[in-house]
Amino acid sequence: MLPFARVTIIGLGLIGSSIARAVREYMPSVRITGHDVSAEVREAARALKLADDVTDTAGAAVTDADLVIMCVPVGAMAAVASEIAADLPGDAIVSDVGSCKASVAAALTAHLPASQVVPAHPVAGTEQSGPEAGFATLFRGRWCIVTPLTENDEVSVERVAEFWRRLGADVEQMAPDHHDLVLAVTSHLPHLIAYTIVGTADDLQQVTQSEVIKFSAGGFRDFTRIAASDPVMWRDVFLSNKDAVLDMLQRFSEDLSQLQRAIRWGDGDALYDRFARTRAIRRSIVDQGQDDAAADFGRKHD
Ligand SMILES: NC(=O)c1ccc[n+]([C@@H]2O[C@H](COP(=O)([O-])OP(=O)(O)OC[C@H]3O[C@@H](n4cnc5c(N)ncnc54)[C@H](O)[C@@H]3O)[C@@H](O)[C@H]2O)c1
Ligand SMILES: O=C(O)C(=O)C[C@]1(C(=O)O)C=C[C@@H](O)C=C1
Repeated sequence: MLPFARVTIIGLGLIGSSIARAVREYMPSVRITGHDVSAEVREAARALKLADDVTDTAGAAVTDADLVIMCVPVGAMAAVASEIAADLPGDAIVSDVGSCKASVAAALTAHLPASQVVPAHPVAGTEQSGPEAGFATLFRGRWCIVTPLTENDEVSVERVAEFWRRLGADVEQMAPDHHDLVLAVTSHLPHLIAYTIVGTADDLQQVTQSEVIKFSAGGFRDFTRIAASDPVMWRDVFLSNKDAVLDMLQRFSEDLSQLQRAIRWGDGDALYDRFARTRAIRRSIVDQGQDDAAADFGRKHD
């Protein structure tokens, strides 16, 4: 049996439109309703036939939903929750896809105290945004971390987990705070580093007259992809997951200082040991079949 019959998606950008496409593909009998605050996005969503119905207000989108998924930037979750509160059916489950969980869970439960709020985070994405950027296979073979709250009943959590399994994701459960700490190092810090290094190189470009960009090879190009990610989304992630990110940034700065010291004092053994350790980590990830480039190619071409 399908976990939900009527799904409402609020925020029809990269993630919301990918969910809509995936629901169409893998659960075709489910009725999809969509809403986005942007009239331009709503028009695009209608043209792309992402949903059975695209409404002009958030309230109108939820009136007969049995699952509502918030796919807006994490800083907009509270505003959307307050907009839908009066129209949300009492038995509808509310979930979200935000990149950090503790602050979003607090915002959603504050505005929707009578509802089952079951937060989740598909650990899958790209540097693109908007309704045209989504694709149905985005979640296939990727983790979706469900972060249940103490007030959740088991059936609601299982229905949300089953929804993500149907979209092709592997589901794991974690406490919201633990999720935020893990993702601070595996996702948030890498983005902060990419934003920094590309900005630094661009500043340098004023001095070297375009050589930085012109001669940038593999490593720097990879950073530019990450640094092209959506500025609103990432501004909100860093403001919402402040403590965990600052904690990880402190550790990172200490490790960077150690490498700086090794370079200054010619300590080749320290450099070699660190690089050998990280090479082994990458190889073990590839051995486990988690090489993103290969996986992304597979998903987009099947
Ligand atoms: N991009 C990724 O790689 C990725 C991966 C996993 C999770 N996420 C999370 O998914 C969420 C959406 O990210 P995205 O990449 O789809 O962004 P996006 O910019 O592509 O889409 C967000 C959409 O939300 C709409 N929106 C903003 N405020 C709104 C409001 N008040 N009411 C209704 N609609 C509103 C915007 O108009 C936009 O269309 C974020 O919370 C992000 O943290 C992103
Ligand atoms: O592949 C990318 O472009 C991503 O940045 C995806 C990525 C990640 O860091 O892994 C980004 C943010 C999300 O919350 C989940 C996934």
